[in-house]
Amino acid sequence: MISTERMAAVDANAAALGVPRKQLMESSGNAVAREVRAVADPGAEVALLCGRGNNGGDAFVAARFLAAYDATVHLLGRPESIRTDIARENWAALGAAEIPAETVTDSADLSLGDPDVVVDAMLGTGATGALREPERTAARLANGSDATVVAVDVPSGIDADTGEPTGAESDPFVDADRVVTFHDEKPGLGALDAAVTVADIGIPAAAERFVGPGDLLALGRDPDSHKGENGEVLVVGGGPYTGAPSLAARAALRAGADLVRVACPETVAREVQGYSADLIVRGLPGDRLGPAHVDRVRELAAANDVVVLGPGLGDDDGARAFARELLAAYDGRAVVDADALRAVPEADTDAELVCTPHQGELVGMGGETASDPDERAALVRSFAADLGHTLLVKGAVDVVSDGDAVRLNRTGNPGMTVGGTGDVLAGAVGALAAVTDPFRAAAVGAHVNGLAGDAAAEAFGNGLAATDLPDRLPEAMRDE
Ligand SMILES: NC(=O)C1=CN([C@@H]2O[C@H](COP(=O)(O)OP(=O)(O)OC[C@H]3O[C@@H](n4cnc5c(N)ncnc54)[C@H](O)[C@@H]3O)[C@@H](O)[C@H]2O)[C@@H](O)CC1
Ligand SMILES: [K+]
Repeated sequence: MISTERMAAVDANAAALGVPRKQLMESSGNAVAREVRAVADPGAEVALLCGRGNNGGDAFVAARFLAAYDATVHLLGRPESIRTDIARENWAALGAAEIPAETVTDSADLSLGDPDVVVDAMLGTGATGALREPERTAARLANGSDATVVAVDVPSGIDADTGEPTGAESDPFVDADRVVTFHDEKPGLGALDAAVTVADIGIPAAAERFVGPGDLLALGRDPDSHKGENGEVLVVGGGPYTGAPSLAARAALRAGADLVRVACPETVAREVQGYSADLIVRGLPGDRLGPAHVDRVRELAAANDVVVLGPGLGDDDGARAFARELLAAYDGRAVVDADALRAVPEADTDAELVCTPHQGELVGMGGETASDPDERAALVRSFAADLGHTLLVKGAVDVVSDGDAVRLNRTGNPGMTVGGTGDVLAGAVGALAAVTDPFRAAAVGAHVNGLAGDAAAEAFGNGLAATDLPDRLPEAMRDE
């Protein structure tokens, strides 16, 4: 089962793996033709009702595979209004091949004749609202005909995610006999009174298994948003290590958070402030965080969307008790890294956590690891389920799981074993967790952190430092 949103991500990931959408369209069209062959013998009359999006494009391709049939393409709208390059190219290919095609701009001119099969390729997953003309009339004609109606991907006027009409209940939608949908079952199709075929269109499994550029889609900011709506992050850490909270905070800013605050021992505060004037720093008494600071930090945490707990905290008893008690008292969202990780299994917390251990820290938390990648992924998944939190286990290939889904990340390079890159990752995931769910925040965070590291390695080779990463995050996060 795959949602429309996830499908769009996987499609973009496939393109990044070298399988562009035009190729997928070719496979989709081929699958549609296969479905037609399954319901009608050669020579049968086939009317292909095509919209101006990629759903219509699938049927332009299908027409090329139906040479043995009496097939006619009906384009609903003007050729100039075809929305995408790949659909337009396939439309042009019909003309060049002299395959019968007509354009319908006025619904009054639409006549289907008496076809044996109607292919509904008017609207797919890009439909919004009630069917407009001429699609509206075309849907009525299709429903009123004696033909077998084969819908491409989803019946036009139906929402693939819900199975409900995209318009009001009184608005028409295509009442399909069969649906040929692509790659995977869609959540809404099961409820329909139609036979559903899932066609493999050649999307590699890796497009779902690995994080890719598609996972970044729809993370963009709403242009009307106000200060604070894109996330406020509190970084809690510092003590024996003074640079770590700065790195995490800087990364959170560069990963898109609007406001980043740092709560750290006062001995660390000046250094953090010196690192960036963009940070709001709260120095707490002493040179280590401990149980005495829990109440104050909890208060500060309440004013933020996400807490990043752990960078530079240290592993003395006081710091450990601090992490445990803070987690017990906190019920928001947090990214937990470094020395705070050991507190997670001990703490009885209602918080929603993303834990970012490397293999050693994973073992320290009570988790297991394996050298076989599949086995390792399965172990991470079951440990995440036991913990009830999302895990991002760092390695040559990062493994992300919320206890249910698993995603792997391949970006990054050996140069990133230098100290501090984990702090950058934690900060980036923190910023992302303010605008999306923890699992996606972890997956995307790992991906863009790795890309930033790859860009830094290109500039500095083996000399790359963690401080080179944060400013490279925005470029890594561009989703086009
Ligand atoms: N991986 C994928 O996602 C793939 C998708 N493919 C096809 O692409 C389809 C999605 O393509 P698009 O995103 O272009 O979307 P559609 O083909 O559904 O078309 C959307 C366009 O239709 C028009 N429209 C929207 N709502 C309307 C309404 N209520 N009445 C009349 N016109 C309306 C708008 O101009 C909009 O741009 C899928 O359903 C599938 O058939 C395949 O080609 C291959 C792979
Ligand atoms: K359709």
